[in-house]
Amino acid sequence: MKSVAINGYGTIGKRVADAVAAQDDMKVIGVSKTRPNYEARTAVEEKGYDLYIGIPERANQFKEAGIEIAGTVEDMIQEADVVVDCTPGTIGPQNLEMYKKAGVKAIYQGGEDHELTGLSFNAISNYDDSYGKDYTRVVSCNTTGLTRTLSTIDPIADIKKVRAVMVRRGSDPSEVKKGPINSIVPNPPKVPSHHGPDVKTVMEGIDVTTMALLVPTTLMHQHNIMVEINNEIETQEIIDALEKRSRVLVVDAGEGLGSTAELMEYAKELGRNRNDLYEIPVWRESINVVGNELYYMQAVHQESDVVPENIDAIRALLEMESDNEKSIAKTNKAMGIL
Ligand SMILES: NC(=O)C1=CN([C@@H]2O[C@H](COP(=O)(O)OP(=O)(O)OC[C@H]3O[C@@H](n4cnc5c(N)ncnc54)[C@H](OP(=O)(O)O)[C@@H]3O)[C@@H](O)[C@H]2O)C=CC1
Ligand SMILES: O=C(OP(=O)(O)O)[C@H](O)COP(=O)(O)O
Repeated sequence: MKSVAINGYGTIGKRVADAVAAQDDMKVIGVSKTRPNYEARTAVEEKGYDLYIGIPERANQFKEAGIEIAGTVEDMIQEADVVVDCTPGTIGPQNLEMYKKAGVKAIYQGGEDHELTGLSFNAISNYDDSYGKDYTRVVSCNTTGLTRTLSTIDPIADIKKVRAVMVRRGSDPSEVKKGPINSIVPNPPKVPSHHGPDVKTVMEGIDVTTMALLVPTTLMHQHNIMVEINNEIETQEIIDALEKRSRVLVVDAGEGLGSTAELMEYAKELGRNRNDLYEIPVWRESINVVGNELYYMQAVHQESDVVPENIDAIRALLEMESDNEKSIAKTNKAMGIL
């Protein structure tokens, strides 16, 4: 049973903590917060996690709020086999020295640059690269979505190049201070966005360029993907491959799943923890091979698609399972992923 510390208990961290707790070969030894808010209270009182604080000077604030703390983040990582760093991108790099000093392995998130660890992770495309390593980075939610479908398509279609337009949600549902609320914002205004270069960190040699827009929605991201392929292939073969791939869902717009709103409603029907949709839904009607070009559209539940990837990254770093498909299957089973 491996011991996992979760540094940063926000959108991603709290989901990773619950996903770790759902596995039978690893356990949560602590989670961290800097503010004594409702998330800190529920972590302790509802979930039963030991809570550590990222800013030791704030111990009194937690005491005054009546929220029990077990120590500081430095204390937490002493006991850990691996830390999953889910702090905001600005904090992650300064934590690396602390992890090195403590001799603990660490997994970062996609808000960090690839250069921080020199290694990035996706369970389907490059699990082996992180096997036994000290540090890796699970690529961002959009990059994970692109990589899952492209690495399923590449073996049968032989991808020549990819061009994709990413429609990014303006903020997560709980974020009250972010927008846009009435505009479409090229984000970043330069091309490419970070997603294309990021896919290259987990799919060696792929030619992929992306551009991205922010829109006023909080539910999901959405991708419009154009792929030039070398192999002659039928649309149905692409559909069959995507249907076989776990963590990818071919969905029918015609069955009432034609929007991100309906997809999120579907996740509620599935009865998932926090109504999460870990799989990448691809609209069946959008999948179309025309000559040497493949087109498709997909969505990404930004709050949850990277969560199972973090579990597989833990197994890779700690050499708990050498076969990526076995780790994926184990994670999926524990989390009820299709
Ligand atoms: N949200 C998303 O859609 C996705 C995010 N990511 C990436 O995941 C990472 C985390 O993002 P997200 O979960 O959204 O961020 P959140 O802001 O939701 O959560 C960040 C957490 O880090 C804690 N924290 C802040 N400062 C410190 C510190 N100095 N020491 C320890 N903990 C600290 C916060 O605690 P407190 O609130 O108490 O200050 C909070 O619990 C980023 O790299 C992001 O890019 C990846 C995929 C999707
Ligand atoms: O990883 C994400 O998006 P990304 O893949 O576009 O970087 C998350 O949705 C975080 O995005 P944010 O940087 O807008 O909070």
